[in-house]
Amino acid sequence: MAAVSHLKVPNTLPSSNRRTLGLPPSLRQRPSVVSTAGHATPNRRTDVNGVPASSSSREDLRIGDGPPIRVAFQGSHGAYSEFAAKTAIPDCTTVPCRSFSDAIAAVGRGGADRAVLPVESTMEGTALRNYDLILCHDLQICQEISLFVHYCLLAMPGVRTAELRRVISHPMALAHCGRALAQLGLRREPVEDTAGAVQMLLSRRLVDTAAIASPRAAAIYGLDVLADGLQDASWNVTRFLLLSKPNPAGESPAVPSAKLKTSMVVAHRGGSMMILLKVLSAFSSRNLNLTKLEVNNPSLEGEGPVLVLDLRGMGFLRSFPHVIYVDFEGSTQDPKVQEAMEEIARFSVFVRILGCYAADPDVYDLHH
Ligand SMILES: O=C(O)C(=O)C[C@]1(C(=O)O)C=C[C@@H](O)C=C1
Repeated sequence: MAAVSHLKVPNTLPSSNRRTLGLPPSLRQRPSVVSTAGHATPNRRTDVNGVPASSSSREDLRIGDGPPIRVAFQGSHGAYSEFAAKTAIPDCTTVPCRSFSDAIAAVGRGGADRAVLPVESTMEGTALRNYDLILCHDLQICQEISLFVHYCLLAMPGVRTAELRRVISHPMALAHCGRALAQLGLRREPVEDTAGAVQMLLSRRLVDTAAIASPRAAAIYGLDVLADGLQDASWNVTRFLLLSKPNPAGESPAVPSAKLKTSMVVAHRGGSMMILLKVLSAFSSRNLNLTKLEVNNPSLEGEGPVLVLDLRGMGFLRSFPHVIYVDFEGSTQDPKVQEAMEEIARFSVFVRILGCYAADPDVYDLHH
């Protein structure tokens, strides 16, 4: 067992270490998320590159009157993660990084103000590695962004599909397009990110190779789009989290509390099922709505413990055999939430709040 998520997961897909359940049938409808194809949903305006022109629920564009907010992301310009950053903060400056760890480290050393990380996809479930990365750092989640991920087959100008032998992209993109790629009979080779694949085509002038990337990357680098909508599932949504250094005042964002969401991690050294039940009971008895509940038990995969930075006192890393990720609607200022947290704390568990942030309004709409 163990995950309840707000995102639909097609049941035909592999789920090695992903343990996400889908939406109840009543909610199985396409969410009105921003599409990376550049088609805006009715409540979001986008420019020609699919970048939102403005959005009332997004972060303020500047820190005071200062320079634009710098957002670190894994990949090259044109990656989906960069689009997520631009969706959250349209006027931000983006900082490309080699890895997710580098993006997080950039915030730690002041090279960026935020980092953006993909954490969940409707096709693959939770990216536990990225969640676990958050636990090791003194960063907080300040926003969530859900994007409809739309994949295209891109090639050098003038190249025809029949001339292709190979396709390169981020491993997730190759996995998401498995059926279409099998039909095309192309050899698949993973690279670090989708836009990086596009850059490789250009820099090496590869005419027997295609890249899977976004329509936005095609526009940025001037490549031809040979096929569109390559993803196996009819809809493919990735949830990204925006991370920042902790707000010193510990304040919740200024939006009505009904639209706030909190993420936390619960860890202890005993059996995970017992604690899972306690968490469920503490929230359900107070009518608090969970939007995610997921156990990460790496020992089941033959891996080591989960490291969690304990922010109390000087801050030190603690190791746990398993942790439970919990997202719920509401804020830590809410008395009912405080009661639930107190109840959970009575079972000598370690709890860390990962962030209290405005729920993505489109995903939020799915619940109501
Ligand atoms: O390679 C990119 O463009 C990314 O932003 C990374 C990433 C991922 O890691 O899941 C993001 C969304 C898509 O599902 C494919 C790749």
